[in-house]
Amino acid sequence: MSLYSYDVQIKRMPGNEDVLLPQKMSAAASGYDLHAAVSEPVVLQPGERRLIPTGFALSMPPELEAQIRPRSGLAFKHGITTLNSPGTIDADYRGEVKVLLINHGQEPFTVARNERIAQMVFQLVPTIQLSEVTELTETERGTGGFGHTGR
Ligand SMILES: O=c1ccn([C@H]2C[C@H](O)[C@@H](COP(=O)(O)OP(=O)(O)OP(=O)(O)O)O2)c(=O)[nH]1
Ligand SMILES: [Mg+2]
Repeated sequence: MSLYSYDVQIKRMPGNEDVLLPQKMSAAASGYDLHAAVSEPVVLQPGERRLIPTGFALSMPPELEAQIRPRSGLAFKHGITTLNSPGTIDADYRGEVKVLLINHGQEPFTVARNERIAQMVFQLVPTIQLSEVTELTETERGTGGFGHTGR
């Protein structure tokens, strides 16, 4: 049991009573698998991207966000991933959660209704006071980046 516990509400979009709600596939899985709410099978051609509905919307406290991440099995076996990975679900978004899938594989890939297409991980979002300054604190790294420590 985690130290943190939050109530999150989920609402089905109309006409999706048969679509499985997000589901953890093992007791301590970090992600809830998301099911496709497509009305009929959708074929993703190689290189094609599609916004796939999930059939639900969320309400969560502002301390949270949800990230939409690929399923590694689909990526490994079929080259199917989420293009905007990780997708960001803002705490104040009340629209249908959607998954932006892209087929990076060589073969057409068919998404059927209720197929598990991605996973959703809830994350804590800290409260930040972003303030403009003219000088930043000094560090050993300084402005070095993008591989300056070597390969
Ligand atoms: O994979 C995703 C990514 C986003 N969204 C929804 C929820 C999110 O809160 C909203 C906006 O997403 P984001 O901020 O990534 O997109 P944007 O291009 O900045 O759109 P906006 O101007 O609406 O913020 O779209 C999804 O359903 N799935
Ligand atoms: Mg945005």
